Amino acid sequence: MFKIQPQAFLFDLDGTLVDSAPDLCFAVNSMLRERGSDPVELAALRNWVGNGARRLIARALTATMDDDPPAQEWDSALERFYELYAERLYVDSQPYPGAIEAVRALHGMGVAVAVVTNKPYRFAQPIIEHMGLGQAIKVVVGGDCAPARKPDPQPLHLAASRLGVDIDQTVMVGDSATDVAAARAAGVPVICVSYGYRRGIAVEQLGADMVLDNLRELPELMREAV
Ligand SMILES: O=C(O)COP(=O)(O)O
Ligand SMILES: [Mg+2]
Repeated sequence: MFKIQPQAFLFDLDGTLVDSAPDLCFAVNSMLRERGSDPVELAALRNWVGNGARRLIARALTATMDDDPPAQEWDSALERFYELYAERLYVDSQPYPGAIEAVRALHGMGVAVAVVTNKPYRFAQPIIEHMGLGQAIKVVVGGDCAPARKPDPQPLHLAASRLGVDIDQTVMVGDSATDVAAARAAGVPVICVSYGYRRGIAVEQLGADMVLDNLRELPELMREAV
C-alpha cells in the first residue's frame, strides 16, 4: 500500500483515536439546557463532530432552534460550551479498541507520531495525556494552531515540520472526508478507520487509500512492508 515506508503518521483525534462524542454531547446538552433549548441525541451529535467546536455548536443550535440566533448568541453559546467541556474532557470518552497499542507500537518501531485535530489544542493535549500517549505522540496540532483547519493542508505541514520530517514521508490516518481532503491537499496517502464520525458518508465513499477496522493492524502493515 505505501509507496514509501513512512517516517511519521499524522493521526486525527476525535473519531479516530478516541470516541469523544459522549463528553462533547454532555457539554453541548448542558449548554443547551441553560439556554432553555431541548437536548440533542448522542447519535445526531456524532455526525456533527470533525469540523471544529464552532461548527459543532452551530450545528447543535441550528438543530434545536426554529430561527438562527443573533451572532453574539453563537459566540456566547460557544464560550459556555468551552467552559463546560473543559470540566469534562474524558469522563465517558474512550479510546477506540487497538488505538493506544497501535500508537505505542509505532512509537516503539521508531516511527514518529503526531495528532492533527480540529479540536482546540487546550482540549486535545490533556485527552492525549489522559490516554497515556503523551510520550508516544510527539506533536499535537490543534484546530487553533495553524492559520487554517483541516481540510486545509496547513496543519499537516505544521505537524510534519514540528516532527522534523518531510511531508512526503508522512501518512494521514483519519475518520472523515475532512481528513481525506486535507491529506489530498498535502499530497500524502490517507488511511481511514471504518468507525468514527463521517457525517453520514459511507466509508467507501471517502476515497481513502486504505480502510482499517482496527488501528492494531497498522504496525503489522509496517512490519510487513519492511
Ligand atoms: O471537530 C473537532 O472538534 C475535532 O475533530 P477531529 O479530531 O476529528 O479533527
Ligand atoms: Mg475525526
